[in-house]
Amino acid sequence: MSHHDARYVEIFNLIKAYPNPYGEAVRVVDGYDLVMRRGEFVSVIGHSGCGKSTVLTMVGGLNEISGGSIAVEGREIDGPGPDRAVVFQSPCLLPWMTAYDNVMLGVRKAYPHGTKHQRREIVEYYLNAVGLTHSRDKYPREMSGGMQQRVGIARAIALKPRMLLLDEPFGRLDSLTRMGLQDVILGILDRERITTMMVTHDVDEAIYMSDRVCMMTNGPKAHVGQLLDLPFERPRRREAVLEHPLYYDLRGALVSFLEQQDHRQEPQEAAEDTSSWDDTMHMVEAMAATQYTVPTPHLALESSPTQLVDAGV
Ligand SMILES: Nc1ncnc2c1ncn2[C@@H]1O[C@H](COP(=O)(O)OP(=O)(O)OP(=O)(O)O)[C@@H](O)[C@H]1O
Repeated sequence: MSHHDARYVEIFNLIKAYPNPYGEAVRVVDGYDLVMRRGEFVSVIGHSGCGKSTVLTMVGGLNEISGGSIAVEGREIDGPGPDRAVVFQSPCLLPWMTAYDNVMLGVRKAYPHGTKHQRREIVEYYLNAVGLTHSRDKYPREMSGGMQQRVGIARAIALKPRMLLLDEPFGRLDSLTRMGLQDVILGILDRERITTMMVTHDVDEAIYMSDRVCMMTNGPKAHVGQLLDLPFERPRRREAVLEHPLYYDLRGALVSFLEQQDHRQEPQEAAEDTSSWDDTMHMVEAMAATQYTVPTPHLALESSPTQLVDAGV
């Protein structure tokens, strides 16, 4: 493996500061470091509001960084680009276009010089990869949430990105659809070897899909708390992972990290000056004006970590 492949993605001392209700910059993410090798799949897990999406959108170039650096294949990123495809919880399809045309959008971008025939073949290839060959002429409103997400995934992969960035891509889906789509993505990645970063709340999903899990500390000033290596072979088989002798130890390590974060002393930030009534009112007005969401780093995980086990898989 060349030096570039071993350090394909380099995130160094990444910082993101958002303004608080007083207009002061508060570091939500501070000192986030991560190196990914080419083709690696890293899941980012942590409590709600710790800054997972913030990190992912910064890697996607959709969210400006406040400090530090992100480099892909030795080049520092500067804004969004087709080399980093992002899939969000909701797929953002164009409602007046069929599944086929939505995927064609990606293909046109990735293969500007391809012939019509070549492009058509590529769209068909990716629709087939996500199991939508027979729904190619459906409009988003005619498709279920899971089908729409498949189109979103096909469009993202059709861009031939260096990196795939997944922000809770299965968050809105029932657990069976979710498992089906996990396998769709893993199947594509086995063929394409795209370096992938995925934000998830689901411990079992992280273990099943990833090569490593990056556990983030609670914010503010969130960073990488621990990294967990997963020993499972690829292609992955769900039963083999669940029956692996280390599965419950690895799962236990993730859950206990998250529990530790629950009990961690909350850092004293910004909340010191609210003793007088005027200041409190000032804060309430500022919050109303900016629609500021109060950080909620100590909320419990949104989805049950035992989801896959409960589903009897
Ligand atoms: N544009 C913004 N302006 C101010 N604060 C923000 C903004 N975007 C996010 N935040 C705050 O930054 C923190 C991190 O948000 P982020 O969405 O990255 O967390 P997350 O870990 O992805 O959360 P979740 O798991 O709930 O999706 C939160 O406290 C959030 O309120």
